[in-house]
Amino acid sequence: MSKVIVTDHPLIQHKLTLMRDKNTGSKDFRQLLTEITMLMGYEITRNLPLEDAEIQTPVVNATCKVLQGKKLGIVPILRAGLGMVDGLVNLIPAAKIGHVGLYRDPETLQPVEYYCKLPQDIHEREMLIVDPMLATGGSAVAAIDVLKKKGATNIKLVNLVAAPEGIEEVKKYHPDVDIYVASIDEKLNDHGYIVPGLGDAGDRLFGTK
Ligand SMILES: O=P(O)(O)OC[C@H]1O[C@H](OP(=O)(O)OP(=O)(O)O)[C@H](O)[C@@H]1O
Ligand SMILES: O=c1cc[nH]c(=O)[nH]1
Ligand SMILES: [Mg+2]
Repeated sequence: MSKVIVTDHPLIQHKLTLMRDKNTGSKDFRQLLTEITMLMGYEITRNLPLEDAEIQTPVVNATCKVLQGKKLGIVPILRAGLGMVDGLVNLIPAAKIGHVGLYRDPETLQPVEYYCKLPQDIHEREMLIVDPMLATGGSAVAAIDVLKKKGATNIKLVNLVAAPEGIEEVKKYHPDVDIYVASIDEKLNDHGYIVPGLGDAGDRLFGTK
């Protein structure tokens, strides 16, 4: 069954509150999302495998730890997921970046796919799907479906804010996928928006309506 890891460090909670505030403009919203994603990255990468390396410090020869060089991939769900790429790439500069384009039909709330470009060696990589909002879960389930069809077997989902309904949907269809989230909010409203949430993440990131 999917594990749900809530990364609720005080710095993350403080920055998320600033993002939720409707008076926060696009420039600060983008910056805060990058900062929070970096902080979440600390937890997401906690179990990366290490190996020994022989080095010389200025004092002695020493056996120290380095990353084994596990292959990672980052896949933002367009558009809003783009806001979570820089924070992770700052930590994992060698990661490959794929893109899955999905928008949620405002009437049916069903995800509509319009773009897909993924690393060819996706089956060898740990793939991190990023999207600030997990609402009904339809977009996340569809994105995971796409990656699995292309051969991915090791997938984590990274969201900023999730509704309980979205978490249940991912667990139901993809119980092998762990979910990292900064906050589990109260519920969805009648229009499928997360409450209290932060509004439309894509519009706030990019300054569109
Ligand atoms: O869990 P769901 O109910 O599927 O909703 C979540 C999706 O909705 C938002 O994208 P949106 O459709 O607004 O597209 P955008 O990123 O282009 O704004 C958000 O970024 C998620 O991808
Ligand atoms: O609250 C929500 C739900 C879906 N998409 C968003 O951007 N915000
Ligand atoms: Mg949007």
